[in-house]
Amino acid sequence: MSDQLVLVINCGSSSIKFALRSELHSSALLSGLADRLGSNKATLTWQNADNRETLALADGEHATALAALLPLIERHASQPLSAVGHRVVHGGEHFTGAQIIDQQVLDAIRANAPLAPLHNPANLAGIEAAMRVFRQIPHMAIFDTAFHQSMPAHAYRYALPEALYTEHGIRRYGFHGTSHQYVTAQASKLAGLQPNRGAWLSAHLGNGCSSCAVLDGRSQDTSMGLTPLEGLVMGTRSGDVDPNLHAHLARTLNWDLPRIETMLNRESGLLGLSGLTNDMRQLEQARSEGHTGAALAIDVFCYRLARSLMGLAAALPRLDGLIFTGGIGENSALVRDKTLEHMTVLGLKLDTERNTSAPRGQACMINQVGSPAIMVIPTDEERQIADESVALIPH
Ligand SMILES: Nc1ncnc2c1ncn2[C@@H]1O[C@H](COP(=O)(O)OP(=O)(O)O)[C@@H](O)[C@H]1O
Ligand SMILES: CC(=O)OP(=O)(O)O
Ligand SMILES: [Mg+2]
Repeated sequence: MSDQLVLVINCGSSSIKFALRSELHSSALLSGLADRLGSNKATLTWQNADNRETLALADGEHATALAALLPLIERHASQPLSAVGHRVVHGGEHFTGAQIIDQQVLDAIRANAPLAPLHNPANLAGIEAAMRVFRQIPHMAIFDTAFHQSMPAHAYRYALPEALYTEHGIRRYGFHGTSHQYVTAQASKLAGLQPNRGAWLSAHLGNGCSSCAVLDGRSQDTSMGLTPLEGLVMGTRSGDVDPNLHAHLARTLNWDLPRIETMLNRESGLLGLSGLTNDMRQLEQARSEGHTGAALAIDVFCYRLARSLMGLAAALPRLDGLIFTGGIGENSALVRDKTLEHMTVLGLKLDTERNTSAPRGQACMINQVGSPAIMVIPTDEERQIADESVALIPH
């Protein structure tokens, strides 16, 4: 069996997450994070099974961070790289699957940048820098939106004048598709079903959060929309608000659009509600010490998550199970417990003991007997990206 080495890159505006994956190994050979890019304090942290190291970078350029990866890869790989797989957040309606990156794909990613202003420009900068550093091998784009292109029109259309859709692409796209696809495929395995079978609700709860209804491996509906701001309460993003809020703030407080966008994307969510932090671990700690803002932030987060998941149940013919994933979903027994308190109508019954003792980093079931499955499944977007990249390598 031939082995293919793939470098997976998830390039954000101030960080680059990366993983070196081989088909023959279930975990990454090397993974890490270049952090604080854009500042003069940029660092590159990498780890493998035996070591962990942090290096200072000469400057805060994305290209410098990527160039620093080259010697690391040479040291950890027994053979040359076969491909680089890039996470790209917004692929619009152009892409229903992964693509080998060429000029047309780059142009399309650029064209979609206004729809994901926090993500696409950084993804694009990462791709261009990586293409200069890793020259001789194919680069692939794996889109957050692609998995959701299976949504029916009644799920993806907004009730707005038709021309806004037909002429301007205003519709719901959905994000985190790589994660929802990966964890629902794992759920089928864990439940002992045929590959990709099952009717699932999936809650991806990281810094960005989204929920998704998946039937037999196809996304039916999801909480994020035109941009990754719609839907759930997130770390610093508001999720759903009254669509008239913009006009109201403009009229009453004289706020301009950049001010409103910054508030909704960076100052809201868990951070805005708590007045403290966007970090769920810290919020749980503060709540246990009696911080009322932290308690409220967690309450709103969980209630709104439950409401979203129950709404998404409308997209499914039955429910085989609910999946929690992402840093919060995988690790916060409190969030899972408080969310499920609001979901008894769906017959979901949590086993409290299993919930609190769920093993870290391992898929498990935490429901009582007789309840639809409730699962904790570690997501692995890098692995999904590597697998989709390998499938595209020209022979
Ligand atoms: N043990 C834990 N308990 C509660 N929350 C946790 C725990 N570990 C991580 N988290 C939360 O997970 C969130 C980050 O999720 P993650 O999936 O790593 O983010 P990203 O979207 O950047 O990949 C943070 O809010 C963090 O506090
Ligand atoms: C689309 C999105 O919200 O991504 P992230 O969770 O990485 O911010
Ligand atoms: Mg993550």
